[in-house]
Amino acid sequence: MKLGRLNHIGVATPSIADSIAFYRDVMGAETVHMPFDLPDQGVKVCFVDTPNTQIELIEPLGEDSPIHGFLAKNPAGGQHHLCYEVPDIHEAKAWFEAKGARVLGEPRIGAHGTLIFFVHPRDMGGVLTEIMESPRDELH
Ligand SMILES: CC[C@H](C(=O)O)C(=O)SCCNC(=O)CCNC(=O)[C@H](O)C(C)(C)COP(=O)(O)OP(=O)(O)OC[C@H]1O[C@@H](n2cnc3c(N)ncnc32)[C@H](O)[C@@H]1OP(=O)(O)O
Ligand SMILES: [Co+2]
Repeated sequence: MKLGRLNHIGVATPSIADSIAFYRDVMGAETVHMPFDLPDQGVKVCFVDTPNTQIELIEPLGEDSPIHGFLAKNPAGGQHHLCYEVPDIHEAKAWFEAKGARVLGEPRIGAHGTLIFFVHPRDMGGVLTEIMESPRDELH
């Protein structure tokens, strides 16, 4: 597997509204996309464009949100995960499994509408890592 583009940096927040104001007014973000809910993934999501990647703001959605634990430990929020693109999500899953890393669940549709999976932070140098199938229109 080849290390692909950094698609986004996931930032957990207790309030997407407050974080939007921060990225717009303090960080000077020019493009803040409309927030949307991903009930299957237990998060509300808002993408903030930077020149070379995106910030993915995530707020818990529902009782079973996977980020409740993170926010209990980090009440003000914080850097949550990194997401890299790959051309073939199934090949990438087999790659990480062959390396003995814990892939968390089966590939499922993520916030960009392509298949994603996560690899446990304990097997990734402490970094919760999301692997995302490159959007079809970006594959050359
Ligand atoms: C998919 C939609 C969208 C997209 O981009 O398409 C998203 O990115 S949604 C993002 C939210 N969804 C997820 O994060 C799903 C995958 N995450 C999980 O399954 C859990 O968060 C998990 C298993 C990584 C951790 O679960 P939990 O926090 O409940 O468990 P623990 O508290 O026991 O943590 C175990 C161990 O991991 C450390 N940890 C937890 N979260 C992180 C993190 N974000 N970054 C780094 N390390 C993390 C935690 O400190 C524990 O470490 P230990 O040494 O055992 O104390
Ligand atoms: Co993500």
